[in-house]
Amino acid sequence: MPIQTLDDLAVQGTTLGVRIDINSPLTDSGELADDARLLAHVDTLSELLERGGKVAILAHQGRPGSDDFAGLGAHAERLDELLSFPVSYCDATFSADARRAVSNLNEGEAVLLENTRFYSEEYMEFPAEQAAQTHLVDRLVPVLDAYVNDAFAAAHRSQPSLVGFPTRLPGYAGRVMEREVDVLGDIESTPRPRTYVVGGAKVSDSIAVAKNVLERDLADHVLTAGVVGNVFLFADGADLGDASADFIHDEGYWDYIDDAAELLDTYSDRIHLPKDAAVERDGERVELTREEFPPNEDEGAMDVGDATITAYSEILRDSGTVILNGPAGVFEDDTFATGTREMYTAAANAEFSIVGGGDTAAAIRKFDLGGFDHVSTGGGACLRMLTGDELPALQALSQ
Ligand SMILES: Nc1ncnc2c1ncn2[C@@H]1O[C@H](COP(=O)(O)OP(=O)(O)OP(=O)(O)O)[C@@H](O)[C@H]1O
Ligand SMILES: O=C(O)[C@H](O)COP(=O)(O)O
Repeated sequence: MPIQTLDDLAVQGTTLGVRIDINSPLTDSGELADDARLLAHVDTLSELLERGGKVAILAHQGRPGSDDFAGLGAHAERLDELLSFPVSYCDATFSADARRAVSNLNEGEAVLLENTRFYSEEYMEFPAEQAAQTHLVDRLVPVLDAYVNDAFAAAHRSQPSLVGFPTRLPGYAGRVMEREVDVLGDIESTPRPRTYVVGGAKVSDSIAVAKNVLERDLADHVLTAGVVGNVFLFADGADLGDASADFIHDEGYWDYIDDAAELLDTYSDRIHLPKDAAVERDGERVELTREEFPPNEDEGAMDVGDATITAYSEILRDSGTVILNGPAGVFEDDTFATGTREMYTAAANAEFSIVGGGDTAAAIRKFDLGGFDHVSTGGGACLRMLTGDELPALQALSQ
């Protein structure tokens, strides 16, 4: 069944449960360090409120046990500033207090309910039917008329607030969800040549994406960079030095060297490897070509160098479509930001460009880059969608 959107929803006077993803970096004092994910949902929330909805917002922040596992008070305050409609905060998610806060909403008012993950069931994965019977869903359903899911960035999780409601209430995709599905679900019709950039540090995800898009003939080029590029270099027999080898071992990425080598055997004509690497020597950035490897013992390969940037930029600029995930180096450190900045600039000049990932979006903001056709709100969800996997939250909406 096709997914229903806000165009199919009669909003006026209805009470809506709206799941968004505002999981954000926090400062040490618990303030929001970045509000990009909140900004992304402004259109959906404003539209629902403008059209006379009473909006109960559901969202998570962090994971149990992590430093950024926190309440949503700061998020509510910021949403209240961003929207021209009042957004209050309720420090409960589905208790009698929470249900009262939802029932007391007037048209054009929103309440942000507390972090869904404060409740253990929300951090478990269930089939939709079972998720529909969890306490969160069971207790909120009586005070809601319909459910809107706008949380694309969490759509790869089969958690109650993401998959449980649509079996009990009419379910709709919000505008963020709709746009992400439109763009990422239609990769096959984007212009060629099509170039995938797999950078960053999610080695297993990136290798899975590379394998999938090469096997399905979706990729004309796969450019490897970041830690992923380093793994491919080792897989190709390059000696990137002890520091990078130790890092790759310590992070558990060495297990993927064989997979990378297998891909190189089969698709050497389409997989591109870094031609050089930047290391820190006596406090300075020094670039070594592959012929000059290995770096000294304590010198990690932290960025791609000029030779790689030149070769990759040419491919990127000539691409019909670029799909980019992950930075080319440790962009947070200005000494190693060049590769990411230059490659992203070239990617933005392709005919059609899609970028996804939390750190990727942070790099785009850091370098103040524009010109991308689609900046996905999702990291893991974006990758899952690009490999053609079904996202549980989308499946739940289409039942
Ligand atoms: N050569 C390198 N050595 C060590 N770390 C690196 C290197 N290149 C990139 N990184 C690190 O990789 C991290 C980002 O990788 P990640 O795969 O998480 O990006 P992302 O896909 O944009 O984000 P996410 O999937 O988490 O939303 C950054 O913290 C960056 O410093
Ligand atoms: O930041 C994300 O990728 C989403 O909010 C999902 O968060 P999770 O990986 O903790 O489920």
